[in-house]
Amino acid sequence: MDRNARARAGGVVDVWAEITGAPEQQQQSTVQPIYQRRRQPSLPTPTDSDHQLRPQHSNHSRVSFAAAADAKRVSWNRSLSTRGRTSIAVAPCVANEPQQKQPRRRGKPPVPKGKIAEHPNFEKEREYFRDVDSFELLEESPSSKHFGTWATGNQTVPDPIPPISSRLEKWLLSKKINFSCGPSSTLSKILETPASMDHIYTDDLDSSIVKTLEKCGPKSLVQVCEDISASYGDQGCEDINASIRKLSLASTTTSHFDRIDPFTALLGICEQSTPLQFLDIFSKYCAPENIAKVGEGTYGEAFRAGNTVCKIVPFDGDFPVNGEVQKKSEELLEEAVLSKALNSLREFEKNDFNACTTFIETIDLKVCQGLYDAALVRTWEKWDEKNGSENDHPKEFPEKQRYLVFVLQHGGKDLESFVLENFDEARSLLVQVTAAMAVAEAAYEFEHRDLHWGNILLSRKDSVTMKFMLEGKQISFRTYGLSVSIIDFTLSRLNTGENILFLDLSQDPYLFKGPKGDKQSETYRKMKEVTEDHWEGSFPRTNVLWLIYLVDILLLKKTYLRSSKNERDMRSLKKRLDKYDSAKEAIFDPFFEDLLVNN
Ligand SMILES: Nc1ncnc2c1ncn2[C@@H]1O[C@H](COP(=O)(O)OP(=O)(O)OP(=O)(O)O)[C@@H](O)[C@H]1O
Repeated sequence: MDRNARARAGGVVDVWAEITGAPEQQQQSTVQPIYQRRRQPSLPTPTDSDHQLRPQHSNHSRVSFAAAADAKRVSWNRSLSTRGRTSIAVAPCVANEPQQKQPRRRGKPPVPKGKIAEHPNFEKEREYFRDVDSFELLEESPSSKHFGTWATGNQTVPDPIPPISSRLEKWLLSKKINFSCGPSSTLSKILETPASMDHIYTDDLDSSIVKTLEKCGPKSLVQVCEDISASYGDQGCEDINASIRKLSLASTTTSHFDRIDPFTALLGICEQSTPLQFLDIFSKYCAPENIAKVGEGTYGEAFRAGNTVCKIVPFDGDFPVNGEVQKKSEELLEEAVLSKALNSLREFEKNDFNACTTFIETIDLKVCQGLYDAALVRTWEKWDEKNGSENDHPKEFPEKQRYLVFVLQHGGKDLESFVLENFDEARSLLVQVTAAMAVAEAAYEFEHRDLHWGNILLSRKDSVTMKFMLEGKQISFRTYGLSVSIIDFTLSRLNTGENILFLDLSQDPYLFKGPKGDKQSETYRKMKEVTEDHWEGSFPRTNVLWLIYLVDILLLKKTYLRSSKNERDMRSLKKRLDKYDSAKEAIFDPFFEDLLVNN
């Protein structure tokens, strides 16, 4: 039986076993631990009557969701501007702070000044849906076919441990599993970027750890962890067990592991010992006067520097930015791992099984600290004058502010503002997105979970075809000169083979309260139905939901040259998409057949 057939028949398909060539049984056990982006808070639910404030972890700035909901999330628009990551905990000081600007709607790119904002024409959409078959969701539930990835699905990590120790605990657990099953070090490979640890930020580390780190030389984060683990004795299962016991929640002693804070780990992943200044990074790509702001999001400011786009995301501060709680080191640590994993798909030479270049290339990741550079402020103000920024002025950042800079490939314009010329370009967009999602599903059980039109970038290139490697098979599609890049993996789910990175959207109920009939909010709601609010599980159907959303966008929101037959074809595609459970199935739809180029 082939993979797809097995999947359809309800069998567990272990991508990792196939990629690594290891037997399935062995591999399954390596995906047990959940690497949860945000720990389930044992906090009152929004319905709790007491609405009491309760500190979370040792971070006393966090309050209950209920309080957050009351104080902050007053409307769907407001919550849409907030990624689920940050929505479960809000600092009291944040809740009390006056909002400086009206935050943008989640995921929507800012509407440039001068550009007339198109109001959604719900009447037209309703009409459309009377004509076309309505978009009823099939009843879906996490079936046995997903069992392999559910692993410790119901496991909630009790509250009061520092995030990084739980990460390391999970790393140790996976290591322990690997001891009995042979090596499977996908995460290790992803993180195997040499980090110079000689002058690592050591404020929170005790001297023995510092010594261990100093001895390390250039090592990966995982290697560093291994060395620390080794400092307790042999690396046998016994010691790992002992280390895990040390990490036990019941333990009152602080283990060495607890001391490695996420910020240090983030520096490690960025191959840094200390934070840099902005110009240390930007000057690699262009002269300061040539830096130009190109876009903004709720969390990030995007600046063009040479051929790259540097997205600056402030983090760890205890005051809100753009009306939102700042991301934490641990959240960005995970986003960094996710970006690196998707980066690894780009290497066709190394990946003879699954590869594609559609996910935006992360060229570099760097931690910065300090005031916004004058050159950045200048271009920010220029952009503001022209487009009207919805973000806070970057001059407001204090000297101690930390930022993560994502140095990205320039991906072009987002689908919302890009002018498509004809139907060929529209279907080229669809096939590239579908194929990329299929590849990432196969490689990492990837689900984007937020593929709205602000997160698809488009540019025109000379190349006429785009190749993808899907489960060992190379496929190429006609592009009609269009090149697609997918960005923003904040809500994404990815299985590294050792850990599952995901965001617990059940902690962000307001995400699902968007206006009826709005395609984007309907899609979040449909995802919730599909996942039954268990976001750690593998539900590739969520990718299909975003494909359906994209078809709707292309039919309802974008204008380009198309015939009524083209529209009929697209509607038929939509009908068929409703029957698919994954992008891997969707990519074999007859709609894309014409675009397939024989290799
Ligand atoms: N690689 C890139 N190439 C070109 N433009 C980009 C790139 N990355 C980001 N941008 C621009 O910056 C904007 C904001 O980026 P992004 O969506 O990643 O930020 P964000 O803060 O995560 O946004 P959101 O509000 O969706 O959470 C994008 O809409 C796009 O216009």
